[in-house]
Amino acid sequence: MSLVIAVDGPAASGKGTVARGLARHYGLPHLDTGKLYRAVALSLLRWGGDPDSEFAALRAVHEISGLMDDPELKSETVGGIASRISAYPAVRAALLERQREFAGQPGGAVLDGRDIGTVIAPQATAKLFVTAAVEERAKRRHAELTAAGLPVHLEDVLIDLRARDERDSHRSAAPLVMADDALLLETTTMGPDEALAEAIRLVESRRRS
Ligand SMILES: Nc1ncnc2c1ncn2[C@@H]1O[C@H](COP(=O)(O)OP(=O)(O)OP(=O)(O)O)[C@@H](O)[C@H]1O
Ligand SMILES: Nc1ccn([C@@H]2O[C@H](COP(=O)(O)O)[C@@H](O)[C@H]2O)c(=O)n1
Repeated sequence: MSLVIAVDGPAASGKGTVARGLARHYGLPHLDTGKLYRAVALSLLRWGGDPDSEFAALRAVHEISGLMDDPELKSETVGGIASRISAYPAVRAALLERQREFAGQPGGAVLDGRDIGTVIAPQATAKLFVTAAVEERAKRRHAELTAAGLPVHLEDVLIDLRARDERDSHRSAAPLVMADDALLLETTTMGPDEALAEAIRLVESRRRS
């Protein structure tokens, strides 16, 4: 039987870590959909396109092959532009089908992002909304960037995450909202292992119901 797991939540909440752990646990393929938007942003940045132009961003969608594993995808600059261009309906529409196809694979899949439970896979078996206090998320992202050799100030990361939360939650196209039938996973005081164990418990509760 097919098992589709939708994992949504704000930036640096740990949803990717949870989603990868669930994919390993259930032997399912995983898609980090944020990478698609980051790849569009990186393509735009390298080509010198204007992030304020929906037309330019749409052009960049067609230039993302080869960028999906680029180390620069992780940078806060790219994340910030991704959050701006992801508000364009034309960009979202152009990326929709490949995400739906991934979710529709025989056997199922795990996808993480902002609109998986609401738009991409509203039929998902289990939907998790992973979150944590913004200060904790900033600490996690700061540690991650520093370890990756991309030094940043903690205060700047905090400002950036707040701006991204605001944009992602208040845009009109597929805003970040918890789906009505999603289960909340609040990880502020949980480590990655505890968060994954709780995620598995929540998925199992949905599979039984
Ligand atoms: N429960 C946790 N406790 C501490 N650190 C965590 C936890 N979960 C994830 N992390 C770490 O926090 C950082 C961000 O996690 P992750 O990439 O999973 O978040 P995300 O929500 O997918 O981020 P983004 O939306 O920006 O892609 C990573 O360095 C990860 O190892
Ligand atoms: N389903 C999604 C996934 C991501 N976005 C936007 O991309 C930005 C970067 O995503 P990360 O998960 O890698 O941080 C994010 O801020 C969103 O604006 C999206 O709109 N929908």
